[in-house]
Amino acid sequence: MGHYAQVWDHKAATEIIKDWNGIDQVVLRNPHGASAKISLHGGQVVSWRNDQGEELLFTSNKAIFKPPKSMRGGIQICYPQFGDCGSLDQHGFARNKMWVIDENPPPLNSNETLGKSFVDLLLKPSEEDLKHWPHSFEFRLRVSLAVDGDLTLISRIRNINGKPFSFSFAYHTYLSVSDISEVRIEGLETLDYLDNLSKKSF
Ligand SMILES: O=P(O)(O)OC[C@H]1O[C@@H](O)[C@H](O)[C@@H](O)[C@@H]1O
Repeated sequence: MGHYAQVWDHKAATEIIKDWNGIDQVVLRNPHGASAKISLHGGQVVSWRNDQGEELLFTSNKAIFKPPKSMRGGIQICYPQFGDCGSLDQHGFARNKMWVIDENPPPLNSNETLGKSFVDLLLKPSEEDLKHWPHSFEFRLRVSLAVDGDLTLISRIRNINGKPFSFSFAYHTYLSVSDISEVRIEGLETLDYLDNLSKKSF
């Protein structure tokens, strides 16, 4: 299978299609039939399928598929604010904006692309965004699908004018699970955290 990794042509494995609203989606494929679909609306991963064709991401049956609202499902990009911890609307504006494909992104570690299908997306603030959040930035998102079906997201946020700003950020990932009662989140034992469901801090 390593052979595939050497010769896999990531351009040929990438296709642009239109969604139900006429918005571009980038489809990534790997040699074994796994795929990922990324919408230019929000830079949101809306589908991730394994080589059996099974969907790994959840989409709510109450999701609204009409921009600028972001679809409730997949992997939303929350930026420059996560949740309601700030003056912006919940989870910030990046998930509601149109991103563009970045044909010439600044280089990443070359191992990052080896044998993978990937796309680079770019978000820059509009004049309107700058009125609500006056900080110049470029947000670059690389989404890549590996030969083994793993999905990787790499985010790079660049301050354009050198004036310091702070932000919060999250990949709001809706994973599809067969039995929610079997789900455990580990690794928080030593951290302080807010359980937003119970509104309690631990
Ligand atoms: O409804 P939104 O803005 O897409 O947010 C999705 C969810 O985001 C989570 O972070 C909140 O804890 C939930 O309460 C919320 O439902």
